[in-house]
Amino acid sequence: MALPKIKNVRAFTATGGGADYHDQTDAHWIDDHIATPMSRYPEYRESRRSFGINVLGTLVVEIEADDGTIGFAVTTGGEPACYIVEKHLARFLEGRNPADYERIWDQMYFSTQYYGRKGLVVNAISGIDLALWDLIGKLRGEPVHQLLGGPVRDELQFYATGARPDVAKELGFIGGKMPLHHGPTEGLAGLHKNVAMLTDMRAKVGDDFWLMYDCWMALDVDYATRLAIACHEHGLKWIEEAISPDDYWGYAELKRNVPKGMLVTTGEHEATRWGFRMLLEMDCCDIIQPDVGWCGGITELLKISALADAKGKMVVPHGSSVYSYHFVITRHNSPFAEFLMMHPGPTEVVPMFAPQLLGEPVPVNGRIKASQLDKPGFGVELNRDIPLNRPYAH
Ligand SMILES: C[C@H](O)[C@H](O)CC(=O)C(=O)O
Ligand SMILES: [Mg+2]
Repeated sequence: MALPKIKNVRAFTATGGGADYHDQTDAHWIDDHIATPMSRYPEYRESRRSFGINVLGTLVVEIEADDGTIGFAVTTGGEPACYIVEKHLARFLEGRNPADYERIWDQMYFSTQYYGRKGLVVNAISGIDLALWDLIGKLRGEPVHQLLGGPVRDELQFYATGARPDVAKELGFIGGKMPLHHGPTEGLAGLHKNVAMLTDMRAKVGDDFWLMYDCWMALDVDYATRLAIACHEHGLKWIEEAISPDDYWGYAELKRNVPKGMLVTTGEHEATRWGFRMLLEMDCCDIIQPDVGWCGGITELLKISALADAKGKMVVPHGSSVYSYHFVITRHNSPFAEFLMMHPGPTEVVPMFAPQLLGEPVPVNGRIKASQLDKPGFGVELNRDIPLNRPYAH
């Protein structure tokens, strides 16, 4: 059945909500002395907002078809991404069949290759791609997971990311991933504090609950190796994003160095099949963690995931709520998912994209049933009560 053509692409910024790359309050766990590559400068150590983690903020993309149906998506990229969407990328969609997502993706990527390839530009491409899949689902009356081949299991199981894995355990999650607080410039004392935090949490959750450390690119291979060895006896399941995403050689070395049984994970700041091919072929990690809103969208995640599957590696996407859930439920090599705890405590489960999304499912007892995703597109609506700003038009 021919679908109505794409009439218009629009890009907006929105304030409020979001995660670590957005404005959060001082009391939020997600901005509390988390180790980062900028921690080497004492003046940028206490808060990630101090070095500008929140400067971009939200990008909302809407794609309207000739019959008035609107697909939309939310990711990060803010005003600069709006410019790229409106002034450059919209031309590859308007007047086209929304189901031609392969050609649209290819044209968006190769027309921006000279200034893009990763980061902001691929965020913008991802936002469009997700909005396109939402539109196709809405036009066909099918959930995105059905367009991807349908669920391979009845429910999603989640681990929780946040500062309170003990609470996550009570809430039914299968594990808890904590932010690392101290980087190499805080010396041996900082290393001991990192290990002590894990020891303390292990005492609270018992032996059988997964505990992981998210290092947000803050370490070097030597420090990460020492941390991994020191944390092994306290049952650290994986060490995440320990070093710079550009240091494929360092990741390969770290993977050789960590104690047997401990996993090395990374990829939330990697993009496209070519970036992930580097991680996979250089044997950098055990689990890749693409963010579907940053890696190129669903169209690209399909390719990344197939590469990983052929290598026997798991794909456990970074956060991103419904945009990940519709994918994870369709893939055997994505056996569980991440839930980013956006409650400041974090002592409660709250929707990750509130207040932007309406109808966003959240884990209950650490699970979401496949049937909860059975709505057209990604199954959520844009909250029209929040102010949307369209800085550029074309
Ligand atoms: C906790 C991490 O520093 C970051 O805010 C989130 C992240 O990397 C993840 O969920 O993974
Ligand atoms: Mg992470």
